Amino acid sequence: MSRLVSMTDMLNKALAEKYAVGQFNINNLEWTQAILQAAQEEKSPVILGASEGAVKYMGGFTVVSAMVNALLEEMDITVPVALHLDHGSSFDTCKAAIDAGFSSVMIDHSHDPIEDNISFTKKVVEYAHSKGASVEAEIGTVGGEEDGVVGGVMYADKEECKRMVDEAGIDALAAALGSVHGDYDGEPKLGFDEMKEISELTGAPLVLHGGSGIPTHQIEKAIEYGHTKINVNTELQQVWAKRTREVIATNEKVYDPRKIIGPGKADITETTKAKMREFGSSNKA
Ligand SMILES: O=C(O)C[C@@H](O)[C@H](O)C(=O)COP(=O)(O)O
Ligand SMILES: [Zn+2]
Repeated sequence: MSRLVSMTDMLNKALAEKYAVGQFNINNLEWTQAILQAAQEEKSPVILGASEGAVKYMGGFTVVSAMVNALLEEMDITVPVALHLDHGSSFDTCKAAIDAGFSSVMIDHSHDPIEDNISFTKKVVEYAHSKGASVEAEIGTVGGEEDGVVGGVMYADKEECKRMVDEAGIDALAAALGSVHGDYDGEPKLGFDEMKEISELTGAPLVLHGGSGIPTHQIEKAIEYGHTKINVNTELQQVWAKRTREVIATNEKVYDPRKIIGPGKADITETTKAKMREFGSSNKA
């Protein structure tokens, strides 16, 4: 039996107690081990995010689900863990993830007209909720790169956010307000006034995409204004890549893959733990 849980209770608790749960994106076995270790050591709930690209890289939904469930057993993980499809592109993809054991999905029809975005999302919500899984939807456009495609920022409209929450019955709302996937060009400029309005109008747990590289004072304000889930991918990739480059540069005889890709695991764990403390989710499991 799976020990995975949906995001619903996790995020509602975070909203009530004013902290955020990190979604840390996984890319392979080492990433998953490193993030689960961080969550257990910090006694923090955690969301493992897997994009469609990462799922394909790892061998498919059933492989990812089996790997995560096996690690929960082998590593004796007792904190709440959700396995979440990140930026799901269609009902079929979300269904495949849920059928394979994912406990949560994001359906991202944010590039479509609002009527379509709501109706596609509603269909996913009906299926997901019948299986006990949670659903995140997006309004507006997060800047930067999304699974290889680069785009600009478009702010979420507050009335569309309200409609999405009320009509589709989602569990979490990603309202794009200036955040960017990947590196920021200078200090991030988030729309805090709009954020406050959307949080008060919808009452929904908000999700911050592009969580890497945002200074602590902005993270704290985003949490104050209703953010309960913060997505982090780039920073973990950067600390791992830095360590791996050092390993190769300082030992030209190394060829054992475990000695090349293994050392960066500790950096992923430490960075994840620091994020959990910053987001206030440590000791909330
Ligand atoms: O890049 C991915 O595949 C995942 C991201 O889209 C994730 O949803 C996210 O928002 C993380 O942002 P980042 O920390 O700026 O990479
Ligand atoms: Zn994202």
